[in-house]
Amino acid sequence: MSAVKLTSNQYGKAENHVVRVYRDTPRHELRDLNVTSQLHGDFEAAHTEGDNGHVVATDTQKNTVFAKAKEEGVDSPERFLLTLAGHFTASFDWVTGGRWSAEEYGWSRIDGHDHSFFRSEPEVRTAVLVRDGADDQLVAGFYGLTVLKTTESGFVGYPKDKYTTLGETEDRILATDISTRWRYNTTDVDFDAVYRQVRGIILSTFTDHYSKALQHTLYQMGQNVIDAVDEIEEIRFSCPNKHHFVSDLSPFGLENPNEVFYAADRPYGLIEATIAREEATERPDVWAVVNGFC
Ligand SMILES: O=c1[nH]c(=O)c2[nH]c(=O)[nH]c2[nH]1
Repeated sequence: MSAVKLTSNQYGKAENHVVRVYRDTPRHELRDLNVTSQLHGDFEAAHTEGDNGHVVATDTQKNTVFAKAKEEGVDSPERFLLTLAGHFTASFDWVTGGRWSAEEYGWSRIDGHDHSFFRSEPEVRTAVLVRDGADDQLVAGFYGLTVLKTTESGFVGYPKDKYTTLGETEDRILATDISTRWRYNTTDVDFDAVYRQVRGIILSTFTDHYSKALQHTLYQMGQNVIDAVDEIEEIRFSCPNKHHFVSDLSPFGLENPNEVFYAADRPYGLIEATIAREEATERPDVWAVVNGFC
């Protein structure tokens, strides 16, 4: 047998879909979260010896998610993840940290109704907490916010070679699905308020500036978020450029001054960028586990 060693591990229960209803008054409230709990700590013997003495069952982790939703309530996804981390690290001394994540789906009242709701937010809100001893790293964000502007976007000045066919334009459609995550430099945040603020800044930047490229727009979004929110250290974007090509109607004797477009679904440009405070400490270890273990 080859000599091997356990170099890393984490485990828990994925995708605990918990809906917390507050019904203390006839006007109900709800939060809808999909929560994943994964523990870090001394689980060596479980892997090497089959000794489960330290293995807090994934079933127990699942139950804890639902019990804490009742006992502590669900304030924001970030606060709920901090509650879970606090519980597991305080309850089991060999649990030194973990990775807890949540997606949140947004609901609004139907015509202001007391207890009837519709899925109102196009985007999915995300949060990831990575705890390592005393170090808490919180990354929040969202994905799936699709935006489009019909003008005030162009793309000129790029290099041309023998393979270039794209024409320069100072008036095009710009459309994308915004995926973003930002890393907080503290856990002392009004997470719901900052979420609304960041979402608002990203949208108003998209509307308010002339985009010279999607890269230019993402950078400006990041700049504006970091300007406005002291608690955010860095922000990342991953955005497809959802190309809209002006349809050639000349065979039919029709002019087409940017009125009819072919919305191509693929291929698409994929533009990604991280914008950080000048003095930010980089945390590649945190980003490495934001999307998963590997
Ligand atoms: O905003 C854009 N960025 C690019 O890098 C690019 N490349 C391209 O063909 N079109 C665009 N648009």
